[in-house]
Parts: sequence; C-alpha cells; structure tokens
Amino acid sequence: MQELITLNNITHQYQNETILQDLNLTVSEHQSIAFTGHNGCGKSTLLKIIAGLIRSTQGSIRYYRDPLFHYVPERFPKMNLTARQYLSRMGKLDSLDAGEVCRQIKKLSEDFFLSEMLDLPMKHLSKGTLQKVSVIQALMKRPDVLLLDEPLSGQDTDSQNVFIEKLNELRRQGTVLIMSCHEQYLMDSISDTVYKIDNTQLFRLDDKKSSGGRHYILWFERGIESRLPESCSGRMTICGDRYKMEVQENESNQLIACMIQEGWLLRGMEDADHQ
Ligand SMILES: Nc1ncnc2c1ncn2[C@@H]1O[C@H](COP(=O)(O)OP(=O)(O)OP(=O)(O)O)[C@@H](O)[C@H]1O
Repeated sequence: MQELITLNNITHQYQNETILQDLNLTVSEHQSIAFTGHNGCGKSTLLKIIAGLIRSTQGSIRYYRDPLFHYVPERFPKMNLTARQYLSRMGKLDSLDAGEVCRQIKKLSEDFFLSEMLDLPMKHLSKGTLQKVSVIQALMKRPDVLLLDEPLSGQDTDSQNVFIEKLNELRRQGTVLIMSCHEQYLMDSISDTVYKIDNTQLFRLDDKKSSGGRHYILWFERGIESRLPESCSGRMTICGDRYKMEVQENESNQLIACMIQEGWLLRGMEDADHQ
C-alpha cells in the first residue's frame, strides 16, 4: 500500500505538560485507523496534528500528495445559521455546484433522519444532531482522508447504523479513515488498525489484515418481536429485507447465539476476506 502521511517523532506539549512523545506513524492509502485510550490521553490532539489544525511542539509530518481532508470534530460550535445554510455554504467552498449541493443535502439529511431539522438555527440543535450535520458536511464531497473525533458519542442507534454503512462505503471508494473512538464495535466495524494512546505513547492493538484472523459476513432476517442485542448495536447494515453484520471468527459463535436468542433468523454466512 502506498504511503499517504508519515509522522516523524511527533511530540506535543500543552503548557509544558507532554501529551504525546516521539510518535512515529505511517498512514497508507486504503487504511482505516482508530485511536483509542482513556479520556484526555491525546486522541483529539493527535487528530488535529494529522489534520494540520495544530502544529506539534516537535517532530514533522509529511503528506505524500495533497490529500483533501475533512474533519468531523467531537463538538460542533453552535451557530445562528440553519443546518441547510451551513451545508450550502460548505458545499460551495468544496466547489460543488448548487444543484449537487441541494441533492446531497436532501439525500444525506433523509439518510440521517435530519430532514425536519434542516431549517432550524444550529444553536438550537442537540449535540448528536450537530454531529450529524458535521458528518453530512464531510460526506458531501468524498475526501481522500476523513478524520473523525468520537463520531458516535451523541448518535442514536439508527443513525449509528447509517453512519457505519456510509463510512464503509467511503472506505470501498478509497477514502482513508482516521478516527478517535471508545466503542469497540465501531472499531470492529470500520477500522483495520487500532492504536491505543497510553502515557504519551502509541501502541498498536490490532491489525486485522496481518493478524490472519478471519472475518465473516452474517446475514439475518428479523423474526417476530426480534430485539437487537446490545453487543450488536451499531454493527448491522440494512440491505433490503436482510441485515448484514461483519464479525471476527473468534466472536462469531457467540454473536450468532446471541442474535438467535433475541429472535433473529440466520440466513447466511460468507467469508468476508474473499468477497
Ligand atoms: N488547547 C489546550 N490547552 C491546554 N491543554 C489542552 C488543550 N487541548 C487539550 N488539552 C489537554 O491535553 C490533554 C489531551 O486532550 P485531548 O482532547 O487530546 O484528549 P482526548 O484523548 O481526545 O480526550 P477525550 O477522550 O476526553 O476526548 C487533556 O489533558 C486536555 O485537557
């Protein structure tokens, strides 16, 4: 895979307190990376450094071409503009034509159950709704690199499912995803490489591709009064009248048992690595 971004000996301090120390990282094309770690360990700081929003105290960062970045912050500022006005302006900045902007706003706001709120001032929208507006803005023009700071923290379950589906679609189209998150199921659904930030250092936790662990696609149908188990929340993608979930080999038996117990019908199982 071709390298897209490299971080060389990145150190960052706030008021003499070292948050990140001598980090080295290579981001390659088609990668999907997650940063995890406890509150305040430096995930947002690292995302902002990669996005070029803040300059690290020491070290350097190299971009191998000139990628289009989109950044979804954890908290979105409250504004007087309505979501529609904001998205229209951002679409223009991304050089999309007016017709395309209208189509994208309509389609994406329907997908994210936001149509009713498009014309309310953004200062009156909830944290989760503002996050959706920010995600829609990031999706209007496909970026080369999408940075997401705890994107699910304010989202309801239906929106999480849509969101995971959209992100996997972007991955297939070649967008590099880099996100900070706490939710294991989100990392399992979207990321191929997971790093933990701990005590100013970066540790690689998981590399699905090199670990050799197999992945399966499970296909389910809703049964009468089926309920979604907590462990599967946000992992299902709706495909017509069927529901799809990608799982690792070592968790598949437990998840299938759990789903069947909650009234779901297993309709198929495929090897995800040979799709
Ligand atoms: N502008 C700033 N000035 C001073 N300290 C800051 C600044 N931004 C962040 N910090 C501090 O740096 C540390 C890392 O913050 P950061 O937001 O990167 O952590 P995080 O891992 O994203 O946290 P969370 O999971 O809670 O979002 C925290 O102790 C935070 O208080």
